[in-house]
Formats: sequence, structure tokens, C-alpha cells
Amino acid sequence: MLTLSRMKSLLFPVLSRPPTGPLSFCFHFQEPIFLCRTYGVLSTFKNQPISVQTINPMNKVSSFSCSTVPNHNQIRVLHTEVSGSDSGEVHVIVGPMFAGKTTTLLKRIKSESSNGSFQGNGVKNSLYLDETIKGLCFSGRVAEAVGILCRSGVQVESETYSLVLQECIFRQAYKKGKRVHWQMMVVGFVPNEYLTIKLLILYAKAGDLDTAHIIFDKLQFKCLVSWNAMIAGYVQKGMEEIGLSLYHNMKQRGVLPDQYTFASVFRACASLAVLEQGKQAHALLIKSQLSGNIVVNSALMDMYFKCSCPSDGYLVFCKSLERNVITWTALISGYGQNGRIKDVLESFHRMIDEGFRPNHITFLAVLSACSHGGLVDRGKEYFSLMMRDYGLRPRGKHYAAIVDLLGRAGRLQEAHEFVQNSRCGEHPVLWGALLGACLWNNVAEVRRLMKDSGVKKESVAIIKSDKDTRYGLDSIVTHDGDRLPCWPLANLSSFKQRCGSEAYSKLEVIGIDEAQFFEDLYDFCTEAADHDGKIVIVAGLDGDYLRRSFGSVLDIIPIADTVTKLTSRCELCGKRASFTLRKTGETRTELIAGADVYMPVCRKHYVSGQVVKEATRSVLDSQKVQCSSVL
Ligand SMILES: Nc1ncnc2c1ncn2[C@@H]1O[C@H](COP(=O)(O)OP(=O)(O)O)[C@@H](O)[C@H]1O
Ligand SMILES: Cc1cn([C@H]2C[C@H](O)[C@@H](COP(=O)(O)O)O2)c(=O)[nH]c1=O
Repeated sequence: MLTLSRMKSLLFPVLSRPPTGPLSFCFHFQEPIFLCRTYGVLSTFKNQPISVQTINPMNKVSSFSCSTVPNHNQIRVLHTEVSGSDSGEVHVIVGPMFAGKTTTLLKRIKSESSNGSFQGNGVKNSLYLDETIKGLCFSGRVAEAVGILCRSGVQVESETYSLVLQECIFRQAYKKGKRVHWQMMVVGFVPNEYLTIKLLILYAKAGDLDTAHIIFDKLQFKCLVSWNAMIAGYVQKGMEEIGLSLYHNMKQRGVLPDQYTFASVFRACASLAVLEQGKQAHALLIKSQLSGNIVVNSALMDMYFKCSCPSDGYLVFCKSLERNVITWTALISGYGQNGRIKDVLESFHRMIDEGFRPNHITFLAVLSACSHGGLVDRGKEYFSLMMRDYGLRPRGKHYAAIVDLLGRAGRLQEAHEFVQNSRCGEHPVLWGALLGACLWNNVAEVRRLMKDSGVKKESVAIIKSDKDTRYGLDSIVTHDGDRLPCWPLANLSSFKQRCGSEAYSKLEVIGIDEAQFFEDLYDFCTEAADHDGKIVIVAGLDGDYLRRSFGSVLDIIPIADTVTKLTSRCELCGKRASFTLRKTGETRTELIAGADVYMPVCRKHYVSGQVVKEATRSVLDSQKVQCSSVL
């Protein structure tokens, strides 16, 4: 068991550092509030002035830094598509008008973006706190769980810490995981050996290997899991030599490697192109009878391909009894790395013939091969195939591959037009590819074409439809008068460009109000959450005044982590109101207005209200007919 003082000394270097990430957020809560109907934590729903800084259109600064141009030889077979940052989330808040959607959006944004200053939030009952935090974790609301824990100022059970850390690791929410660790230290909680290993995994995965190593060195018993975490951490960080030396160290101490160790070792050998070491590890793998594992085999193939032994790579592929998209992609990318364009395309078609669906990485390898082989038309065909036959929306790197393809073929004008017309025109990777592709003399011209981007520290942006001018354009305002500055936009796809790539990359939370007015809601949310790792909180009407699905709000339910349907109070009977009744005879779907035109109603009063409206309409219509016949 680790004692408190030993644990503190172990963690001293961590403690001595200033807190990073969310701990330095720019939110200042006057009174932290948490709204959760499901778990019964009371919503205080008070009117209170909110002091939140957000990125808004008014405080942009002009500077641009272009990200590095992708190197096609560096396509990693087994890398994850999600960037190293925290993983994204989508939360949807729907309901009729006056239900508190905007109010909830503002509160959620505050809750997601806690400043980590550990003020008490009124959740004093620790048992209740444990249950609430666990419940939030189980329903995927890890950001809220961490927010509550950090503001609670009290210790929770080891089990609860373990669950929150597990969720943070699983969702790659490393900054949040570090906040949990920070909370442990502040409240004087001493993690047991099991939790210590979880912390080690967290830091190793987050790429903070200094801290991970401190924890590792102090472990009394270094189990296989801890060795694996360290080896993988170093390999992922590009410090393969250290990873391999740890692997040898581990074996010397009599700890036997498992499939996770081998996967990291092969990755390291691939990056360093150390064939001999790779072969030795391969021999040990066979001896250990672990060679059937798909992930290990893919890493092994990748190793042989990267060490310029494509025939050995292919042999591993042939011997793999179990295959999936990863194995196939490893083969295709491997051939690409070795310049065997024909084999790339043949394997790609074989993969499809055998009933496997290619993914984004497979297509990237194919497009890259076309680019290197000068196969412009085929490359363009594969690019359209992605979306048409497989429903895969091309990402920045795919667009960049086409730019590269056109650029290499000397079709620069076409490349330029492609960048300008593409739905992804603001993507720095794409512009980078154009810069990289152009042997242009007018690099400056390309740069000029790029939009300037605002570099701000703030991590929250709120977007609303520019159709809604009820309370002015530059703020979202609840019916109770709370307001926050926002971006009024006609469509969401223009947001990245308007906000600027660099400022966008720093955003952690994006709030969208009046979501029913955005046609491109689905595409924006998938891109922001799945690909860019943002927490997207969407508020909008699920139904219009006729209770028909409104805009694209319902389309995003399948991609949402949570959905909250709010209700209002029926203006006629005070009961729960789920619908919005339009009081006028206007029939167009979109009609910007407030309580003068709309009222929240219960089912009974919605139905009777519609009947009254219909009756009124027919009376008026018949009067119109009579009038016109008299005239
Ligand atoms: N006619 C009304 N009926 C119900 N609530 C109203 C009305 N007018 C103002 N409100 C206030 O509006 C608040 C909800 O505001 P808001 O969050 O902007 O709702 P939403 O975004 O769902 O339309 C309620 O808590 C209530 O205090
Ligand atoms: C029901 C309904 C509403 N609208 C408009 C009216 C308001 O401008 C917004 C809703 O705003 P809130 O923040 O939810 O109060 O949508 C519409 O255009 N059509 C409808 O059917």
C-alpha cells in the first residue's frame, strides 16, 4: 500500500506544475449549476447573470499558421482517426418553445467548461455524489461527471474514481482525466495500486510520459499492464527506441509479453525500420502462440512492409486466418509504401470482392497510391466512390490527396479550383496540400486566398441562426433575458472558415441554438464531434407548430450521446406542455416570433386549439367567399 506521504512525494512533480487544460479555462461562475433530470439533481433554474467569455465574431485577430503538409509516405496503418485530443460528444436539447432550451444550453455550456476551481456546488451528500457521477458516466456524460466531481471538493469512492478515469481514457478525454487526478490530490485522496495504474495509463496515453514514468518508477509491482502502457506510450509519442528498451527490460525481468506488447513492438520496429529486432519479436510471438490476433498481425505486416519486405508482409497476410478491414488496409497501405501501385488497386478490389467495406484509411491509401502513380482519373473516381457507394464523407486528408494528385500531374489550375469549390475549402490540410503541390511561384497568392484566422484562448463558441433577430443578432438570449455573445450564421458549414482554422482547433465546446434553422446540422455535428473532437451542444425545436419534424434536428438523434426533451407549462391549464401552438393563421413553416404568435400547450389544448383554428379558418374562408360574391 502506498502511504499518503509517499504518494505525495511520488506526485510532487505533478503538483509542482501549474494546472493545465481545463483548469485554466476562462469561465467564471457566479454559482455553478447542474441540470440533470434523469438523475434527479435539482435544476435551480434561477435567473442569474452569466459571465462567460466566448470566441465571438467581435474579437478576432488576424494571423494564420498553416499546418504541416501531409506526407503520403507516413500513412500509419493502425493509427486512430480521432486526433490525440479529447474525443467529441453531441448533446441534443429539444422541446417546444419556452421550455428552457436556450437556458439549458447556456447551463450545459457552463457545466462542460468548468473552471476547475473546486467551489462547492451544493452537492454535499457524498453517497449521492457517487451515484450521480457514476450515473453520468454510464450515460456517457463524462464531461458533466468530471465537472461535478471537480467542483464538489470532497472525496468519492475508489470505484467512482476508477469509473470516471476509465471513461476519460476510453473517450480519449485526457485533459478531463488529469482534472480528476488533480481533484484527488486537492482533496487528499490516495489512489490504491489499481487506480495508480489507471492514472499511469491515462498519462501514457495522453503522451505525458514524464508523469507516467514517475508513476511507473514508483510502482512496487510492475505488472504487464503497466509495462504495456509505458511501451505503447513511448511508441505512440515517436520515442520508439525507449519503447523497445523498455520491452527488453521487461523481458529481462521475466515478464512475458502479450499481444498488446507485440503490437507496440512491431510498430516501433516499423518506424525505426529495424528488421532484425522485428524478426526476433516475430519468432517470440510464434513461440508464445499469440500469432492469431488481428491487430498484432496487422502491425506485423506493417513492420515487414515498412522494412521493405513486402513478400514477408504478404505472407503474414496470407497466414492470417482472421481478416478484417484493418488487415486489408494494412496490406493496401503496405503496397502503397513500397510503390506497388498495381498491387494496391488489385488488393483494394479483392477486398471489396471478398465482401469487406473499405474505411477512410483504406481510401486514403488508395488515393495516395493513385497520386504517386499519376492515375488522376482513377483517383478522382475513387474519391467519388467513397461517398457514393460507401457513404464515407471525404475528410481533409482525402481532399488533400486529390489536390496532391492534381498538383503532381501538373494540373494546378484544376487543383486550385478543386480547393475553392470543395466543401472543405477552409481546411488547413487542404491548403497545405495546395501549397505543397504547387511548384507555383505564387505561393503568396495561395496564402492570400486562405482566410485569416483568429487565434484566441477561449474555448467556447455559440452559434445561432441569423434568421432569428428577435433579441438582436450578436447574442443568444433566453426568454428570461440571459444572454451570451454568439455567431449569427446562415449555415453551419461557414463556421470554421468564419472563425478561422486555428481558433477553431482551440475550441472545446460548440453550442448551437435554434438548430431547426440549420440544414447542414448533421454534417456539421458529425465533423465537429467525430473528427474534430468537439463537444457539441445543440438546442432546437424538434417539431413545428403542426408537430412535424422541424429542420434536421431529429436527424442528429442517431449521432447524439444524450438527448433531452424539455417541456414547458401549458398556457391554458398549467400542465406539462410538449407542443407549440401557433395562434395566428400563418401557414409557412418558418415564422420568427415569440409569445405574440406562439404558446406552449399540453396535448389536450394543442388538439382543441387546432380544432378552433380550423373552425375559425373555415368561417373566415366562407366569409371571404360571401364577400367576394357580393362584390
Ligand atoms: N409565454 C411563456 N410561456 C412559458 N414560459 C415563458 C413565456 N415567456 C417567457 N417564458 C420564460 O422562458 C423561459 C424559457 O426560456 P428559453 O430558455 O429561452 O426557452 P426556449 O429556448 O425553449 O424557447 C421559461 O423558463 C420562462 O421563465
Ligand atoms: C413552432 C415554430 C417556431 N418557429 C420559430 C419561432 C421562433 O423564432 C423560433 C423558436 O424559438 P425558441 O428559442 O424555441 O423560443 O422558431 C417557426 O419558425 N416555426 C414554427 O412552427
